Amino acid sequence: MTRPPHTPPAAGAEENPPPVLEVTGLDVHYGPRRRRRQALHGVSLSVAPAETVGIIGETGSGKSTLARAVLGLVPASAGSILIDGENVTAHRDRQWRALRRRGVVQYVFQDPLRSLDPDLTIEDSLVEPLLVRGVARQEAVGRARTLLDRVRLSDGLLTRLPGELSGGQRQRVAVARALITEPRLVVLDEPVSALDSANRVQILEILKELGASGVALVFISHDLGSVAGVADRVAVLYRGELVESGTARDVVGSPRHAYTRLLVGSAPTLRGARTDRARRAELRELLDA
Ligand SMILES: Nc1ncnc2c1ncn2[C@@H]1O[C@H](COP(=O)(O)OP(=O)(O)OP(=O)(O)O)[C@@H](O)[C@H]1O
Repeated sequence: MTRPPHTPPAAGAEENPPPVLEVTGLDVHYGPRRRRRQALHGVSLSVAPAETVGIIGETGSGKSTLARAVLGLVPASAGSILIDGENVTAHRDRQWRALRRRGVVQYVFQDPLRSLDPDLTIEDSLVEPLLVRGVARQEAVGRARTLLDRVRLSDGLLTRLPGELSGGQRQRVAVARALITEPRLVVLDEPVSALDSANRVQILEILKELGASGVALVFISHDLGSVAGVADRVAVLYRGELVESGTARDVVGSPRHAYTRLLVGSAPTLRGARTDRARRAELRELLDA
């Protein structure tokens, strides 16, 4: 069922606002029929307005597949995806383009060069999503300056090309570009993995501020330490299945699934939560059994 966006709650309905993202029983497969391989098994996830949900899991657990499915880049083979109340599960390319043009959902990838055109100045990259919506250039540039300030960059960078910026600066521009359309939802796939620790901390601080400002964030990372400081809730993907989810405090403080215990025990940035090598081997054995 497709709900119109921002539907007011019915009389007597719960006061909780409807989720910005609602994924239910999602399966995704890759490959042609005979070599078909399942990457996601019945994943269900809901993200409320202004909520930051972290998705963690090791390499190959299906994190990027979940991001791609939410962005319409891989099709669902079962289940449903609702964005801001709109059922996008069976959207065709044309409908996805329309949804993206409205700027409801945006993304930031690990490599900012994937979201920034190397031949466009930072100013042109930032204003382009607004110009295609009919916003006047002067107003769009004003908004670009405000957003650069929000990601702690000087507007002196507006005339530069992405190749003239450091990796950390580029990623902050990518975050600013994702925000320029005032999206309801931003999906960030490993946004800090390629950065050095100083830049990582800065981006994590910026993400934390964003979460507080009202946009819903899905923050994907293999590093529980990065996610735990930013996310309100954490969901753990293991071999394509969501095996555990809860508040960041609960997942880190009292992980229930053996895989989560392993992740918490091996997270280099979670002080005091480290598990010794023998215990980690034991947990691995349990998972392989
Ligand atoms: N385009 C594709 N074609 C076939 N199989 C794929 C494709 N993309 C991913 N897979 C497979 O789907 C599974 C999940 O991959 P995915 O990239 O979603 O994992 P991930 O958790 O994001 O891993 P990483 O952290 O390494 O990016 C893996 O087994 C992977 O090999």
